[in-house]
Amino acid sequence: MGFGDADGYDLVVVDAMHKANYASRICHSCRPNCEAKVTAVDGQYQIGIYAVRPIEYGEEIAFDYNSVTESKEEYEASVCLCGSQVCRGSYLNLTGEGAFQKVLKDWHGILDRHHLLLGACKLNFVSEEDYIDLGRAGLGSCLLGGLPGWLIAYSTRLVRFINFERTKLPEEILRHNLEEKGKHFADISIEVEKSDAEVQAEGVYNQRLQNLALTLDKVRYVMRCVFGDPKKAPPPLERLSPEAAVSFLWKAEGSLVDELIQCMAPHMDDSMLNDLKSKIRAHDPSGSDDIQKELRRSLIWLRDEVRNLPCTYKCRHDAAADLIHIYAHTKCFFRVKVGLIIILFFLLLLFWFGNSSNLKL
Ligand SMILES: C[S@@+](CC[C@H](N)C(=O)[O-])C[C@H]1O[C@@H](n2cnc3c(N)ncnc32)[C@H](O)[C@@H]1O
Repeated sequence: MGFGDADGYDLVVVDAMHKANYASRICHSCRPNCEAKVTAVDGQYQIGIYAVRPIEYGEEIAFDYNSVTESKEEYEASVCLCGSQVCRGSYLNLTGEGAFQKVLKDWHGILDRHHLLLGACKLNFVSEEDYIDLGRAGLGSCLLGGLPGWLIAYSTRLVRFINFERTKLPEEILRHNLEEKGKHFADISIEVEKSDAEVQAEGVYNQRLQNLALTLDKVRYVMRCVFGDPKKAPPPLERLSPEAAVSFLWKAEGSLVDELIQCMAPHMDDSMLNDLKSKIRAHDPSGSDDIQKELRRSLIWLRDEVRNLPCTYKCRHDAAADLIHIYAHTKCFFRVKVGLIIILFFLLLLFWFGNSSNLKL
């Protein structure tokens, strides 16, 4: 059983190697008579085993492990002996790499991750609705207490994505499993496959939440080491003001334009370079009423100016122009606060890429 821990999290993971009771002897069944639920009793977390139907005297109690694996070998080695008519054949669920990651890849790419984190950092506030959504996902005060607002706000956004993924995943898994099994078996029951896909999606959902909980716990630890009080950890991302964006792109030492000139210098004669430099100075967007708009205009001008310069084998002005084009059409610039990069890495990498660490029963 897991015990409440003020520094811990609300999702309880028990490693029977270290702590166990009779519950660690309960087997999996694909048609279980029990289910495992985490509850808090007198402030202590417990994993309770609850009957889901009447149990005959002498009948073995069992629950659905609801665990997923991405490894075909592990899946095939986990031959299920529950003997029920609806046995899925393995006490683990196989979520092939494709199906497992599909919704994540399609809907929550690098841009969306940054968008969510940046939004949370800007807001740095948690609403009542946020706490309700977090609570529904099992993330409560034990896990969230003492964390800064931006991190809780970010977690809420991730939980909302996880909920969204939960609605999309069954059809993706079903499609993937039908394709895979179709290669080996002629007789496939769609109804059984559908219910398997539901169970697997539920396993992924639980796994994602576990990963989020574990990640938050680790992030809290890092924050405590760096800031003493995790609440004092400032938001790791900061949106650049138009003035700061001009400095970063156009004016400051090491800015985009500064580096561009330095790279071009060895490949251009002095008069051409000086001419370009003075034109760049004349296009400085700083004094404008609408700096953002003017910055874009100046970047587009620079793009065309650079694109028209003659390319050589070692000097691809056209490639530089393409890069400037991307900067010109970038809607939002933000800065990563250096001291927090490590925490950010924890947050982004451990949560999303550490998702193969299953709870093994
Ligand atoms: C938590 S233990 C369950 C108790 C274990 N059977 C025992 O006797 O101590 C989990 C392990 O039991 C085995 N197991 C549980 N359910 C099973 C099932 N339906 N079919 C085959 N093996 C199962 C697997 O080896 C699994 O890793």
